[in-house]
Amino acid sequence: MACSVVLSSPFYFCKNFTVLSLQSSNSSHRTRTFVAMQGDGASAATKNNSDLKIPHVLTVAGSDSGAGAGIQADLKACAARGVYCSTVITAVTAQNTVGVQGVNIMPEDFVAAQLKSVLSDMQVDVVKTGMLPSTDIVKVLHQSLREFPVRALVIDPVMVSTSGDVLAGPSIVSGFRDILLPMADIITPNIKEASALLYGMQLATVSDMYSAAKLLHCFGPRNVLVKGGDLPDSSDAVDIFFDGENFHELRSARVKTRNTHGTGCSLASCIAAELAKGSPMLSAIKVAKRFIGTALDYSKDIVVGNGPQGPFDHLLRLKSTSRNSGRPGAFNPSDLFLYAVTDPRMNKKWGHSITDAVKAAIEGGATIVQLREKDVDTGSFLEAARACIEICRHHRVPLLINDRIDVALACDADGVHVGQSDMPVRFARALLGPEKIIGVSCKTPEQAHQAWIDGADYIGCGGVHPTNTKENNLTVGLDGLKTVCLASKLPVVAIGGIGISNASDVMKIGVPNLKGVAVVSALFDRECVLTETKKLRAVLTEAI
Ligand SMILES: Cc1ncc(COP(=O)(O)OP(=O)(O)O)c(N)n1
Ligand SMILES: Cc1nc(C(=O)O)sc1CCOP(=O)(O)O
Ligand SMILES: [Mg+2]
Repeated sequence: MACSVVLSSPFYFCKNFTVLSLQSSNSSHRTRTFVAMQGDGASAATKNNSDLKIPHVLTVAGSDSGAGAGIQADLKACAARGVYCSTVITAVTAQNTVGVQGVNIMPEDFVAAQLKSVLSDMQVDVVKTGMLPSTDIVKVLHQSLREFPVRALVIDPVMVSTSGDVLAGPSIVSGFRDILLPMADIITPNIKEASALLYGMQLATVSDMYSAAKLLHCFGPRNVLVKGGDLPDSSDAVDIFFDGENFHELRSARVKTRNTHGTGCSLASCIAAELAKGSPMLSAIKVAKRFIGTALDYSKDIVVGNGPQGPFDHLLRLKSTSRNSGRPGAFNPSDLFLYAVTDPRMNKKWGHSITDAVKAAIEGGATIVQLREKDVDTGSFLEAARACIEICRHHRVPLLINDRIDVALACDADGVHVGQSDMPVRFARALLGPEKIIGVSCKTPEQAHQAWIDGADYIGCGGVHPTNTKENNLTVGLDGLKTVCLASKLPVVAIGGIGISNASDVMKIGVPNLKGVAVVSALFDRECVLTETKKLRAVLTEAI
C-alpha cells in the first residue's frame, strides 16, 4: 500500500530532518521565528512594528468570477476578521455556482512580478496560498518567499473545486509535497487533497484522518489540519489537527446548507488572519472554525445563483438586509408618530402576552415599537424580542430594544433606545453599525447637541408630564420639550404622561422636528390595547 511505502521510506523521514536542520541554519526565514515564538508570546513580534501597522495577509490564489471562493473569498474573510489582505493572482477562472467553465493561468513571470510588488513593499505578515495551477508558479512562490521571508506560511493545497473541477493537476502534487510543504507553518487539506498528497491513500474514517495528519507532517509542515467536511455519514464536521506532538479532534455541528462554496479558502484565510494578529496556531484554527460555522449558519438560506453550490456571506449581513426579511429600510422620522413602549408589569396585570400586546398596538396604528422589559432575565428578553421581531417585520414596523445593546445585536433588532446613564451613543453606534436606529433620551439642549454629534437618529424628550411608569423622572413640561426641540438637529419624540387627553396639546407646540409621542401606560395599562391605540392614533391624526 502506498501509505506504508511512505511510512517506511527513510527518504521521507530523512527529508523531514533535513528540513528541520535547514530551518535552524536558516535563521533569516521568519516563518520559523514566528512559530517558535508561539508559546512565549507571538504578539511580541508585532510589538516591534509601528502601532499603526495593520496585520497583513497576502493571498496567492486564483480569481473566482462568482466570488464564492478563491481570491474573492480570501479578501472577504480577511476583511471580516479585520486584517488587511493583498492579492497575487495565479489564475483567472470563469466560475459560478454550477462549476468552473474556464481557467486562464497567469504566466509565472507575472506571478513573480506581483509577488515582488507586494512583498518588497508592504510588510506582509502571513502568506496564504490557494490555487497554484502550475509547478512553475509553485517554484516562483518558493523563490519569492526565500527572498522576502514572512512570519508564517499557510498552504491550502487546492486541487479540486467544490463542483469537482480540477484546479491543479496531478503534476502539481509533487510540487506541493517537495517544495511548499517543507516551508509551511500549516497545511489545510481536505480528505481528497490529503489523499492525493499521500499517493492516493484511502481516507474513509476519522481514524484514517489521524493517520493522514501524521503522515503529512512527515513532509515537513509544522502543523497539519486535515478537514473532514467531506466525510460521509457524520452529523458533525470533524477536523484533525496535528502539531507534530499532539492531536486535537476539532468537532462542530455540520450546518445543513447548499452554501458551502469557498469554505476551504475562507477557513485558511481566517487562520492566516488570526496568525497575522499574533494568535498561536491552535487558537487561530479554533477561531477560524467558529467563524466559518457561524457564517454558514447565518447564511444557510440565502440564494445566490442556480447551481448546486452557493456562496456564503462572510460579513454576516445579507440575511438581515435581504428584501424578504421585511425589515424596514433606512430610519424614517415619521415612524416616531405613535411610538409604543412596552411594560412587563402592565402586560402581566392585564394578562397580555408581550406578543399579543405588540400585535394589538401595531394593529391599532403604532408606527414603531420599543421593548422596555426592565427586570426581565436576558434569556426571556431575547426570546420575547425574537417573537416580537417576527410580528414587527410582518407589519414593516421597526422594533427597538430599550437599554440592551447585547439583546438588540443578538436578535438583530432594528435599533436601540438608550438613556443618559446607559451605554453612550457613540459606543452603541460602533457596536451596531451605521444602519441601526439609535434613539437617546434628552432633557436639555446640551444633551440634544451631544446626541447629534454622537450619531443618534432621534431623541426622546420628557417627561413632558408627570408619570408613574418611570420612577424619579424629572418633568420638563411642554416648555422644556419645546426648548429641546428647538435646540435639536434631530427629530424628537415626546414622552412622559402622554395619553388621549393631552396628546393633541403636545403635538401643537409648533416645532417641525417634533414627530410624535411615545407612550407606555396609555396603551398598555389598559384592558384593550387595540382600542386604546386606535383612539390615540385618531387624536394624533386630528392634531397635525
Ligand atoms: C422614546 C423614549 N424616550 C425616552 C426613554 C427613556 O429612556 P431612559 O432615560 O434610558 O430610561 P429607561 O426607559 O431606560 O427607564 C425611552 N425609554 N424611550
Ligand atoms: C420610559 C420613560 N422615559 C421618560 C423620560 O422622561 O425620558 S418618561 C417614561 C415613562 C413613560 O411612560 P408613560 O407613557 O406611562 O407615562
Ligand atoms: Mg435606559
